[in-house]
Amino acid sequence: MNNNGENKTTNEQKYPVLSKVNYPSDIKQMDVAELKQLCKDIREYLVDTISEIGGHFGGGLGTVELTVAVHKVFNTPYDLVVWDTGHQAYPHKILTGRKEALKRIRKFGGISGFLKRTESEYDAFGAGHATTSISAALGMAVGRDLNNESNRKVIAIIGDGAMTGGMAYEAMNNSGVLKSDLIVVLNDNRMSIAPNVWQISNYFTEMISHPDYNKFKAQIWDLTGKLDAFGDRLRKIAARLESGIKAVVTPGMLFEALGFRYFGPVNGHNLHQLIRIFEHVKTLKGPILIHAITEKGKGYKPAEGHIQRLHASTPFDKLTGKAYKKEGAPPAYTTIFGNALVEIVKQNPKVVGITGAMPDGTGLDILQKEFPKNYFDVGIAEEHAVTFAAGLATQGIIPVVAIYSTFLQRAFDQIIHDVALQKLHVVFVMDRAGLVGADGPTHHGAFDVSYLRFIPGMVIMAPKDEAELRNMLYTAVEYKKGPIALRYPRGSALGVEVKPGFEKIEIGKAETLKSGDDVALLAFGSMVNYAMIASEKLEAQGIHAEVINMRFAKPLDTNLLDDVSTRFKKIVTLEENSIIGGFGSGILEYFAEKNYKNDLLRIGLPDKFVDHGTQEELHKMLGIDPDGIVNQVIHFIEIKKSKEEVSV
Ligand SMILES: Cc1ncc(C[n+]2csc(CCOP(=O)(O)OP(=O)(O)O)c2C)c(N)n1
Ligand SMILES: CC(=O)[C@@H](O)[C@H](O)COP(=O)(O)O
Ligand SMILES: [Mg+2]
Repeated sequence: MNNNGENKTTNEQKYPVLSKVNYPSDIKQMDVAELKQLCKDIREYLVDTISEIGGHFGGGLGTVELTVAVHKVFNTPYDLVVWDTGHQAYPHKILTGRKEALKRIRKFGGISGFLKRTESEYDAFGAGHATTSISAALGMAVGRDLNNESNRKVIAIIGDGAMTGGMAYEAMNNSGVLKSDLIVVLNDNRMSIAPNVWQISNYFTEMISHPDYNKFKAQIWDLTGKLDAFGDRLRKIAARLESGIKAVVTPGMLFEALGFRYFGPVNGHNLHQLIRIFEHVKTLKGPILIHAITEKGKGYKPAEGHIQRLHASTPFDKLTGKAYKKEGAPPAYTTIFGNALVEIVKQNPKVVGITGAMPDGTGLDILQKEFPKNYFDVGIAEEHAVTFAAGLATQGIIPVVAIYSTFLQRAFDQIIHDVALQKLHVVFVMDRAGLVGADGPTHHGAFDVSYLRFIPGMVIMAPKDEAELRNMLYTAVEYKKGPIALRYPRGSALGVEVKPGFEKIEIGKAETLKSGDDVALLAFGSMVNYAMIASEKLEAQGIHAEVINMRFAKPLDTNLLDDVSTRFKKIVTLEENSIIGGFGSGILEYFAEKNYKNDLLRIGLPDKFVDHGTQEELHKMLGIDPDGIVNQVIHFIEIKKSKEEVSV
């Protein structure tokens, strides 16, 4: 692209300043006017690129000035910048050698949608899950101190949504105690993916709109500015005055109490002010918090008017901001779940839904609209969500905790200690179970069967299609004996007929979908459909595979397994979870306990982190799409056959 004269000219016209910028070193000498044009160019480039390929979007539009100011003032990558979550760091990628690569962000073989240490030396810390930045940055700051590199700055940039997670407060508390030099930038756009549920936001609003505060602030800033000209002594007096007043009334009192020096609120789109404040805090000691007020989706009208500020999107029309629709696709599992829950709540008002800041992602937005009192968004606080649910369960409420498989990892101990140990009836609904596609390894739901399976009393189900999903949800809500979980993948369901009403499924009961006598395919959840397709293909090659929809990873249908073990020498397990500790491992353990001597092949996710790409590309790459399954099964049968022949 850059070698092409015509495109180069177009780029220079379209993005006059950005076309000259590839690395932070290119902006060091620029004045504010030029940097402002750079910000305009970055926004334009983001809209042009992401409207074509899709990706995270609104957050990045809001961090453009912050990113430019940080790279202008700080000496990156020597100074360490830690972005929380990472979806808002596209401008950072553009300024750190990945401008062209942005055109393949989140694509198979392209750059990651999040920060990744192996991708760039400018990515000081990898993430994808929220609320990691202050802890990681504090660790870096303390590491720097231990290494005696006192001139290295550490900056964490965290969104207000991420500030609803408890770890932010654990980290701030610890920062206050350790007193290492650390700069935290709070990027406050009052938005998570949905409007943020951060109580502290209300406190800010109250404080900031207090007339006394505004009077004080105007006077202090005015005074501090004037005193700049008079050197150190007067500036120190002003600083003392400032902290005196802060002790009386400022929005930052909360942070000050945790040991941070608070600056703000500042306009996070005012480059001049940001650069000035970063230059200033660079010289200060101890934990600093800069409170920047920004707008998610800033500068792109359709995003500014959008309910979620276009947090993320599939490719969209640049003029309207409307995503291009895939015509004729069956509804997503998420929607099936959301609607089914509403039907269940209609029948039983004791059922409630809980989300950790993902109302739309989980489908609970449907419940929110229909039954707002039965709906709880607790913020990005999965640990709290689970223990909150445990508390509700003690009172006879039936909580349905809808959390993506990957984010439920956050609440591991809460599931064991607060729910399972007390046999509390909490329903865990894990959307995005299996490979999620473009978000990659931070977001793949690769481990939930493994991390839930060994918990005593836990029931784990996975539906083969949307009709079964509805019945499993109903079964889970009616179960009452303790924790029960169901998982299903990201994306469209299969488009099967969905009958009105619900049917209970017997706990631990599998169903045989197709008979065969050469090999048994024991499939779990999303892999049932693939197993059926693979079995047809095997049939065409003269191999008769029996296909069983196992439905439960725990408890296993042991009667069926006993029968299968007698009828088949070769048995294949299929799941979209790590084969380590997953559903197949459960069967392996059962066969070992029973001393069954069948040959078992476990097909599933490998014991490694899987990169990003479409779900189809990743399935193919791993050999777990129907063709891959056919190959694996044939290979398995052949190997076993030839071994048998040798031993005969
Ligand atoms: C532990 C965890 N839970 C949920 C999410 C899903 N998620 C991604 S971004 C986001 C909102 C983040 O809001 P904020 O930090 O304010 O950033 P903004 O998008 O507003 O810039 C959420 C809930 C996540 N990444 N990590
Ligand atoms: C950054 C983040 O964690 C979310 O924005 C996530 O990318 C959403 O993924 P879904 O599109 O699967 O809801
Ligand atoms: Mg936000």
